[in-house]
Amino acid sequence: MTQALPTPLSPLRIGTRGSPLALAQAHETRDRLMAAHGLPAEAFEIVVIKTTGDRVLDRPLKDIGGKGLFTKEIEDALLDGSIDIAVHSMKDMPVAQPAGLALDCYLPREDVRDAFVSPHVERLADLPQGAVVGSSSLRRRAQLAYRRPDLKLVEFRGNVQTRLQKLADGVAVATFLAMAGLNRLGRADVARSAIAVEDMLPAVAQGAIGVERRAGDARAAALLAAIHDGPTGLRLAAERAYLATLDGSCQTPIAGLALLEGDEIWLRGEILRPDGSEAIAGEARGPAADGAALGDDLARRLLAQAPRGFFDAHP
Ligand SMILES: NCc1[nH]cc(CCC(=O)O)c1CC(=O)O
Repeated sequence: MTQALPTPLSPLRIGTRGSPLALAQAHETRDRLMAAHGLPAEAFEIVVIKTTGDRVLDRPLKDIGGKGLFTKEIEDALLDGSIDIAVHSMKDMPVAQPAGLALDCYLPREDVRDAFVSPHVERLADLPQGAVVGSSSLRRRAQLAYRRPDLKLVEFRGNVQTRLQKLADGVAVATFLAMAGLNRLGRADVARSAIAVEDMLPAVAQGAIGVERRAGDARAAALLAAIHDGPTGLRLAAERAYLATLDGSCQTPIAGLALLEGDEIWLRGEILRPDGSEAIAGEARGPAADGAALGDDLARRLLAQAPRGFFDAHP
């Protein structure tokens, strides 16, 4: 590497949200950079940044609206130079980055599945008729309403501890979280079972961490190139192109998952009416190098089947 490595006097500043999951992801990124470059922990500084999504805790995220609820303030800090790299849950990342920023480093992807969390019920399929389940995720709510119209859905937000308390208080008999987050928090025990992707197709990019930087920062680019996971990058290229063509925002229930099979990519997608009254699913296969075209093509095929106003029917 031709650029000077970070040192305790000139550390690489890692920007992150302050939630326990975000901090775990920032530490994983730092640890991978330390190992890849033989650097001490003191060559890095973790800088916690509060985002709109962290500030507003009393309303469902979909009511706050807008893209980048968890990312804007962090990207602003990259652009103004107060941090050097930013660690993001790719599930929360808008499909396009602001001018001047680059996003081309992905850590190896975690478990992509959703976790079924319940004190008494073992699996999603075991939920009794009419059971009350908690979720504030538009995608999970629409998928549940579509497959299990008998269930009663209540809003559920908050960290793992808050949600477990709500379940203990009997507010709902089950809730849903990403397996990836639980695993990264060392709380795999919270998942009663993992839901097969055939039963609940995950959100685009679920389980993936991306590391963003200034486009012109050669030191950060060289440091990050060493920890980039190629297969995750290929899968996300397909999934994010699919999302971009669907114009996905927090307002639309969209699921999508790409798997690599040798040199081939297998992309599955599902879009739903917000009230779960209708779902349109499809898949695509092709060379992994053409993932972006594959994602765009699948999105167009799904959209072509969607009647006008498909995304408008709010429950
Ligand atoms: N929208 C919040 C969010 N963003 C990323 C994760 C989990 C970790 C991941 O998918 O990488 C979560 C929480 C959840 O869905 O349980």
